Amino acid sequence: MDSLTMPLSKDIQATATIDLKPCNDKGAVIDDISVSGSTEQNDNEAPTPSAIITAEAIDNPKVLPQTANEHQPETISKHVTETASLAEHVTRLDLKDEDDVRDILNGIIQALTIGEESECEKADLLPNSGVVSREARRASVSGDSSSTEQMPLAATELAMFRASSEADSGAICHADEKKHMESPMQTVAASSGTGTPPADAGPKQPEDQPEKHTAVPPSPTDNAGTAAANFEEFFKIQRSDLGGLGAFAARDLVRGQTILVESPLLRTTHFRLLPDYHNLSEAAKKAYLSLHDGENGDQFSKVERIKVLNSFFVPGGIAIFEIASRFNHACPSARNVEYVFDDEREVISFTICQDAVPAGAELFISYGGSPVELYSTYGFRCACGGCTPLTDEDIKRLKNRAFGTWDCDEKYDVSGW
Ligand SMILES: C[S@@+](CC[C@H](N)C(=O)[O-])C[C@H]1O[C@@H](n2cnc3c(N)ncnc32)[C@H](O)[C@@H]1O
Repeated sequence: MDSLTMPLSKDIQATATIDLKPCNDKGAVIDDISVSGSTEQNDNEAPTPSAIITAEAIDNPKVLPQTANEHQPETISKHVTETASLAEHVTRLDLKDEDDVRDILNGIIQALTIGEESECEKADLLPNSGVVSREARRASVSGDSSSTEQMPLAATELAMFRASSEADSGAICHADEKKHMESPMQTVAASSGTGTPPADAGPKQPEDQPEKHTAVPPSPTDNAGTAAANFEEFFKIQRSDLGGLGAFAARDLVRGQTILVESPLLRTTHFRLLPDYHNLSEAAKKAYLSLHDGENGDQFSKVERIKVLNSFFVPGGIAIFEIASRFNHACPSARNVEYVFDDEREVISFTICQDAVPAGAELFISYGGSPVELYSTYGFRCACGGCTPLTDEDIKRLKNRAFGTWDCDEKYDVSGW
């Protein structure tokens, strides 16, 4: 059967080979994916976990047309071009983490996905030795889902963003922060997975709290980007002292009130962003492009910058929201809103998590991470008032460190941040 071979990136001497196997007369499904060569950059350890990659591929099989080049040359060429542009980013990645590799391979698979779904999608057609299904993987990171505090982007996203040096203020982050930033991602997956309470239920309400008022959730058939029509009863989007827009309580709010239930404007993966964006309606594209974009960075397109600065983790990828993405960040002591994504209903819901929030106060979620991590990841200096802000000297040190001039003998303790 056919196989497709493609480089993982320009700089890394590794190739992914995707084996296809026949699936009735319509086409083929991915049979296996193997990676040859080294995915190591510099001295990074950890070879590609090809078993995991294979599992990812066959977990989500797609039908590819047989002799695809003959059948759909234009489509093939389009997908390969998109893949090639992704590879531009891949070159900057540190591939030592399994998540990175899995994301990349998933992107390649998706870029190669052509043709309609068919009965070949059924699991019994798939090789199943050692296969971890999406559900199983989700469950494996579930555990206690009580915490809903999160938001940093995926490992790949972080790496891209850091490497770009073109965020709000041109930050680059040292690779060893990456591990730390990944853990909230798992929290998100957990809070979003099976067993998540209904999005409008919110966290458990203390018994002596006043009656909860809940923004009316959209019905499951609502279009992407639908927010509860009555969210303005609870908050308004207006100018923030932090710069740009933010959400402000329209009246006194109390713990347990669900103030927003919203379906994504765009739900995608890192590597499907551009095609998925292009498939949006014109109105949705307009809404997407109106989101905060950091206002600089020639290395990334505006669409990508917006994704970096406004994404929430959701199972299997990321989601961008028209309203939810307007909420600014506050560190733990100042945060007053928590959120959870309900994968069944595909809605995010925001709930007040402080005893009382007076009318007019800004509403904050947590993006996760310390001020150093926020700066390194998203490029902004946190001014939430609930943390010790970074000084100019801190920023200088971070930039020096990022550019590789960090002095090993210098004792610069960031653990307290
Ligand atoms: C997801 S957007 C939030 C909405 C945004 N302010 C807007 O105008 O649409 C994230 C951006 O808001 C700003 N921001 C959010 N929280 C902040 C904070 N605590 N301190 C300073 N800037 C913040 C940063 O520019 C950050 O990149």
